[in-house]
Order: sequence, then structure tokens, then C-alpha cells
Amino acid sequence: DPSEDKRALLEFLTIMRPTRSLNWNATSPVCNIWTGVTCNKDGSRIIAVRLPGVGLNGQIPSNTISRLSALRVLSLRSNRISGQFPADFVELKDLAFLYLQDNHLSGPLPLDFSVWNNLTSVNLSNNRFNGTIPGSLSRLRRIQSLNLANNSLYGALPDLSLLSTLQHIDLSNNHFLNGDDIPGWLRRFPSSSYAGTNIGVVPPGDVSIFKTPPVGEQTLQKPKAHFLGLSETVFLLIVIALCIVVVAALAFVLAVCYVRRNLRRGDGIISDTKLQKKGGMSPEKFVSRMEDVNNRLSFFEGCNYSFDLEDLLRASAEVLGKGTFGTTYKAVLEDATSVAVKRLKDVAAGKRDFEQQMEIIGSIKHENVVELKAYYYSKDEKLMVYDYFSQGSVATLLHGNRGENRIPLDWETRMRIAIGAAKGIARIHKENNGKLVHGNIKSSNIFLNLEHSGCVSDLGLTAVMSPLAPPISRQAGYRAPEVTDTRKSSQLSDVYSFGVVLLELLTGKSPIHTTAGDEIIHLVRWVHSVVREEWTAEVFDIELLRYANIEEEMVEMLQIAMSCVVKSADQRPKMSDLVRLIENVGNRRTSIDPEPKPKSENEASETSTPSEI
Ligand SMILES: Nc1ncnc2c1ncn2[C@@H]1O[C@H](COP(=O)(O)OP(=O)(O)OP(=O)(O)O)[C@@H](O)[C@H]1O
Repeated sequence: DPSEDKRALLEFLTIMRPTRSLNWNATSPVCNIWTGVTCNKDGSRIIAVRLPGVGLNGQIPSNTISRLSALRVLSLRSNRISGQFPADFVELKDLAFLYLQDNHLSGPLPLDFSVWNNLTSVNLSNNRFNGTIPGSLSRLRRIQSLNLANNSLYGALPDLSLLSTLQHIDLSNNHFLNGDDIPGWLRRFPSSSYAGTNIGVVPPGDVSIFKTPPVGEQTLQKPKAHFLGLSETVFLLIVIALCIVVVAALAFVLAVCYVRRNLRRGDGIISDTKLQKKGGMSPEKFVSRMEDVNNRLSFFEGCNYSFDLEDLLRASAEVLGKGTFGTTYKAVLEDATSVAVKRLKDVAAGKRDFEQQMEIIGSIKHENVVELKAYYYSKDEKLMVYDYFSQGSVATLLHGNRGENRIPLDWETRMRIAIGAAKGIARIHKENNGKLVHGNIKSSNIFLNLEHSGCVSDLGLTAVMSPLAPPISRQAGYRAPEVTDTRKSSQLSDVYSFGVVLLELLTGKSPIHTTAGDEIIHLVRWVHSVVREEWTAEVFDIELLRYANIEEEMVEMLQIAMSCVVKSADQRPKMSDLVRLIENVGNRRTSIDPEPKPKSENEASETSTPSEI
């Protein structure tokens, strides 16, 4: 028996107190009996410890695991391990596989990865790590898989171009990772591996060109930076206009000097009036010309905004993100009003059809549908204006900031999001004689209204977009199977996407995420497989395990979600039925226990699995 390794693990066990029995007994032989432990051939050392989802709690005590100096595999995934990355893991020099995903680890990543030069696969996803990604990762010459998704890492990416063995990387949903361009080495991986980051996205900041940009730096060469700069055509027009004004002013000054000189000489030929007629356009005329070229913003009835296109052009703008249909900006107007402006790309509809669709969308006034306030259509630009939601979307609330300052989304709020979104979508489905399709339901298109209820946005755009536009991978996790085949969305495909959002609320996982084998998988498929194999609490978001008396509701909601994501569209429930079903789950609770309370420490560690209910 590896007695020294055994002692180290027993010390680890005493402090971590797993909720599942591991059969780790001081008197029993480690190599044959102890759950999750593997020894080398002669039984002299422990080489693998695999303890996924066994209810380990708290910080890994120092000088315990680190004493297993022959360890090659360490999997402590899906527990409730907190604290920083254990500094003494540097002692584990032979480590090749490290799985610490789905825990509550925080703080920076280890600075020097080169101490583990055998590392082949690292998964630290779904934790609360923050700080930058260390450049020392580039020295892992055997690394095949690196997963840092769903943390709060920020800053610039190090150059990992030397990692020729790397086959899989996932950096997604580290919202503050940035970089103007996608580095060459990252381009060989699918875009889902850096979705939800700012890599390749214009950095947030003031990008309005109408605030006298330094020409040549932020103007024509960098079309991305122009947004509210609108199109290059409009921008060019303004530059030309300014040039003509300057030339006209110069001509005016020269002419005045010339006339004055002549007058002084007593031989004045041209009067001031003549000069003005000759001098071409005055600046005022330019403004009115511009107004002719640009249509105005079309506001919907009841909208209390008083700005116009010019105000919007002058506003400072910040990129919120790039989506399927274009880029969304936060624009702050001179009176400090903030609005969200969606700048559409690949619009196929002509002006008339576009306006008709906008009228349908803008006519929906419902507390669970984000109101379209205004739109703009010109040959080069198509804009949509909404209220700005400063809290961010449900996607941000669920998967965003997982660091120290994270505010967990409690069960009550998740239920309100689900009911609100269901009502909003049901309302949309009634529009246009019951034919309107949302077409893009996902958690980044759901916000919280003033009552903290779900509120859906970004509807009805598939109808005006080019069907030839390339499918966006970020939509993939939400797309019903029939939409992948036919590229046509329907109300029943909306139900499928809504089911995925429900699964997101229940599991806390993104629709495309990584699992134990470090393979990118589909949330729907993952939930199906877990439910098929065993009803484990692993399906539910660890954050939800803090709340008492919600297991039954979670299971009911899981069943509702599963009914939405069935393959065959006609077996899915209608949105109106879903509203009733979800309300029933919520109502039953409010009549028993109005506010689910966080559990006491003991209760939390004894959480029953759905099969035990
Ligand atoms: N009204 C709004 N207030 C605050 N943030 C918004 C608003 N509308 C959109 N956003 C955020 O801006 C970002 C980009 O949104 P956008 O709708 O362009 O793309 P998306 O939601 O990621 O994808 P898609 O285009 O498929 O909907 C998202 O993070 C979204 O949540």
C-alpha cells in the first residue's frame, strides 16, 4: 500500500468532507477498495484521483493532494471547491490531466504553467477565475486540450501559436478577454471557442466618429470604428461637406481681402452681394442637403424620446456585442439618455417590406416584449432603437461575472424570467394573425423588466434578413433540428429555443459547453444523457442547491423544458400551453412558501438527487 499517499488523502478527506461515501478507510487497501483512486502497477504510488460530483466542499487543504507526487490524473470536477488555485500543486510535476471544472474556484490562474510540462488536458471552466491568461501556457508542449470557458478572465490573449499539439481550446464566455483581431493561431479553432469574449470585437469605448475623430486613425481605414459613424458614404459626404465649407470660407476671406484692397484702391468692381452669390453654398444649405439625403428616424406612437438621427449620430457609442443580425451599440445622447441601437447587416427586404415588418414589431406593446422605439432605413443603413437595459441580458446574468462580485440568480428570479419570457413569446405568436415568429430566442435576447420578469427582444428579424446569410455558430445551441435542415424558423422552433433557455436557467450552463471529455457538446444532448443514465443533481445549477424546497419545482421545470426540445416539432407544446404549465409550477410554490430560503449549511450538503425525491 502507498502509505504516505494514503495518509495525504485521508487528511484531504477529513477537511473536504464529501457528501457521497468514498469507502476511504484507513484500514482498507487503497489500490483496490478506495473509490476514485488508481495506483501504479506495483501498487507503490497513487497515480490517479477521480472524484467528480462527490460533494467536496471548501478549500483544498495545502500539503495534502500535493504530496501525491506521482499523480498523473486529478479530477475534482463538479464539486463545491472554493478558494484559489492551490499553490502547492506545483509539486505535482507528473500531472498530465487536470479537471477542476464546475467548482467555485476564484482568483488568478497559476502564473507559471511550465512546471507541469506533461500537461495534456486542462479543464478549469465554469469557475470564478479572474485575472489574465498567463503567457507561460505557451510552454506546454504536450497540451492537447485547454478549457478556460465561463470564468471572468480578462485582458489580452497571450500568443499560443507554439502549441502545435493543441486540438481543442475553449475560452468562451470570459466576457472581458479582448483583442481587436482574432490571432492567426486561434483561427484554426471554431468561433464557438471564443464566443462570448471581446476577441475580434471592437473594444468598448467611445467610437462615435462625429466627435471629431483623428482623421486617418479612426475613420475610413477602420470601418468597424464608425458605427454611429454610420456608413462610409454618409461619413464621406460629411468630410466632403466640411472641405467645401472650409474652401468656401477661405475663398470668402480672400475675396473680402481682395475687395477691401480694391475698395481701398478705389477701384471696387465686385460688391459683397455678388460675392455671396458667387461663393457657392453656405453651411446651412449643407445641413439641409444632408437631411434630404438621410431619412429621419421613424418613432412609434407613444414613444417619449425626443432625439433625432443627428442626435444619435453625435452620441457617443459603445459596442455591446455582435450578433446574428448585426452589431448592437449603447448610445448615450447629449441629455444622458441611453439607448440600444442595433445596426442590421444583410437585410434583404426592400424599404416597403422592411417598414411593414417594423410596424408589426413596433405595434406590440406588452410588458414581456422589449418595445421597439424607432427604426431607420436607408440604402446603406438599417437601424433599430430600443431602451437600454443596464443590467444586461439573462445570458450575462447567468454566465457573466462569475467572480467574487457575482450576484447569484436565485430560483425566484429564474422562475420570473421563465414565466415572463413565455408570456412575451406567446404574445408575439398572436401577432400578424397568429403567424409572427420570433426566430431568435436565446438568453442574450431576454432582459429583466421593471418587475424583474423576463422580457424578450430581437424578434421578427428573420423575415427581413437574407436567407443566404451564413448561419451563426452562436445560434447553434438554440436552433431546432428542423431549422438546421430547412433554415426556416416557425413558432414551434421558437418553442424549442425557449426550451433551451429553460435548460440554461436550470443548469446554469451555456447551450454549447464543454464536458468531462473536454468535448464541446450540446446542452440538450447532455441533459438527455444525464437524465437517461441517472437522475443526478449534477443536471441542476450548483447555485440553486442553496435554496430549500425547490427540488420538485426544478424537476417539473426540467420536464417542461424537455417537452420543448423534443425532436419532432409537432410534439412540442404551444407557447400558450407553456405559459399555463410554468405558471402552475410557480403558483403552487407561492401558495406554500412565498420565498424559497437559502438552505442552512447542513441542508445544502444533504441535497437529495431527483431520483431520491
Ligand atoms: N436593449 C439592450 N440593452 C442592453 N443590452 C442589449 C440590448 N440589446 C442587445 N443587448 C446586448 O448586446 C449584445 C449584442 O446583442 P445582439 O442582439 O446584437 O446579439 P446577440 O444577442 O448576441 O445575438 P443575436 O443577434 O443572435 O440576437 C448582447 O450581449 C445583448 O444582450
